[in-house]
Amino acid sequence: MTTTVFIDGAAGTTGLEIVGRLQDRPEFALLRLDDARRKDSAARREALNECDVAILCLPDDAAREAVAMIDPASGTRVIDASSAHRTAGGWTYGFPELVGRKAVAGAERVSNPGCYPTGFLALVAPLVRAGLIATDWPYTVNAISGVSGGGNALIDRFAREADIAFRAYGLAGGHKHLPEMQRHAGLAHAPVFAPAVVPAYRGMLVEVPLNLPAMGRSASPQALQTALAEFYAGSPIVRVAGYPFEGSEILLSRDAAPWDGLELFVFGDKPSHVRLAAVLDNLGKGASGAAVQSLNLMCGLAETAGLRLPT
Ligand SMILES: NC(=O)C1=CN([C@@H]2O[C@H](COP(=O)(O)OP(=O)(O)OC[C@H]3O[C@@H](n4cnc5c(N)ncnc54)[C@H](OP(=O)(O)O)[C@@H]3O)[C@@H](O)[C@H]2O)C=CC1
Ligand SMILES: CC(=O)N[C@@H](CCC(=O)OP(=O)(O)O)C(=O)O
Repeated sequence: MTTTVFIDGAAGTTGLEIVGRLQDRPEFALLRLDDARRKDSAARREALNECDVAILCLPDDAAREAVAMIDPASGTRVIDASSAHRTAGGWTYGFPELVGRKAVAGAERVSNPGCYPTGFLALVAPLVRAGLIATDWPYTVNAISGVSGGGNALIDRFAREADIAFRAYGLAGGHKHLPEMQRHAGLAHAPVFAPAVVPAYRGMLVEVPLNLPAMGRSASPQALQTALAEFYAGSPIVRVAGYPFEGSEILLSRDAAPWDGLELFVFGDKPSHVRLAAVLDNLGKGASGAAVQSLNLMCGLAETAGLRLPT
């Protein structure tokens, strides 16, 4: 059976990468709107109600508007790549490794996780669930993204301002990813978040430094690595590096190829000095790859079908 998919926002950074992962797959037929009609409300409404699955790759307000255009009787299932519904009732958080593959497979409305929260939650949620780290601790998150993380607007800015080596942002606080990080890790406080952009097209490093005795915990860095490795055992997408880490310290490269995996690391030599780190492609497991993973599960297909993973 062929599933008809409409990508609303298919001309944008995330949308184009989803098109690239689906266009040669016979299980899917892509409903397309040409350039003249891609922002036309009537044309979008028709496509949103005609398709089997709508994938929204839009700014938050446009994503909310798209959901409102869908007649519940149409049977259209939705994957929303925006941050509009990530803590909303009635939506399944599209992180199959954390919420369960069955929950995503059976969902009508799936909210695709944010790029930074994907790294943060992959590290923190399993350790919180295991009781190895605290729920009531004020976590900090230091993170670096490639420019595509900010969509076309940021890609254009870096193209214009050739001298940017490191752009810190979110300096006033209140980043849109905080509620999602807090909610899905089950934390008492939103983390303190320090994001930055570097002049690479894609790629993301998310770090969570920990002082375990200060939070009343005593696990060794090795024990954290073992807990993460057990949690993700059998995942074809999430890999946990060995401890102690003996690989290269070059965690991101400037011209990385698209990649839908997620690699987790535990660094540090004692419980008072642990650095958890996640490396991913903001457009892969951080956006388009995750959307395709959820789409596969919703259609009863292998979760890695069409994903960019090393063979
Ligand atoms: N880039 C990333 O790494 C990630 C992005 N996301 C999320 O994905 C969503 C899309 O982001 P991204 O692809 O980066 O952004 P882009 O700006 O690159 O793309 C957004 C697309 O949506 C189109 N669009 C805007 N408003 C409307 C509308 N009313 N109707 C139809 N199309 C519209 C834009 O068209 P036009 O340019 O003509 O305005 C553009 O083609 C955002 O919500 C973002 O938060 C999630 C995770 C990671
Ligand atoms: C580099 C950069 O600007 N990144 C964006 C996050 C990516 C995004 O907009 O999408 P998601 O919220 O869906 O992950 C930001 O910090 O707002």
